[in-house]
Amino acid sequence: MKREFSWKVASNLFVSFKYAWEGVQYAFNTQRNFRIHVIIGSTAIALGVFLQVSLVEISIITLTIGAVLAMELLNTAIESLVDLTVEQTYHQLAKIAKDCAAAAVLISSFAAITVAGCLLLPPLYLLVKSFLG
Ligand SMILES: Nc1ncnc2c1ncn2[C@@H]1O[C@H](COP(=O)(O)OP(=O)(O)OP(=O)(O)O)[C@@H](O)[C@H]1O
Repeated sequence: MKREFSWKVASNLFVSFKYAWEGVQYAFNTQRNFRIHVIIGSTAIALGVFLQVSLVEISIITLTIGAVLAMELLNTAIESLVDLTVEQTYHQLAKIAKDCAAAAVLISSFAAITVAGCLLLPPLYLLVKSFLG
């Protein structure tokens, strides 16, 4: 269906993917928190592989990290929309939108840290214990 109000509509799936990747690149280049989450998330998955946790556990960790990164991207999208709408003027609703978007990132981060801690700390503890004799 043609969307009349869009300046441009992606012509096919490949073009849609290209624009989505541009979104990831924008977030990575401009959002420090997004970069931090990419680094922590990659480290957690690498640690899971190193500790040989099960594939189901790796999947759960990956899912929670994916949720955090997706929340970061939505947070960036909402920030941009708010700035587009109110520019540099103060508005109580702009504050609510930005604060709630940031809170979504925070809550998903806490959940991801809890999941990674529950799944990675016990095998890490056993590994360290076996090293120390
Ligand atoms: N136009 C506005 N009106 C009211 N409050 C605003 C407005 N713009 C920003 N704020 C307040 O300032 C805070 C920081 O705004 P900013 O645009 O840096 O978002 P942020 O969530 O901190 O960004 P980031 O996720 O990149 O750290 C917001 O959470 C909000 O409380």
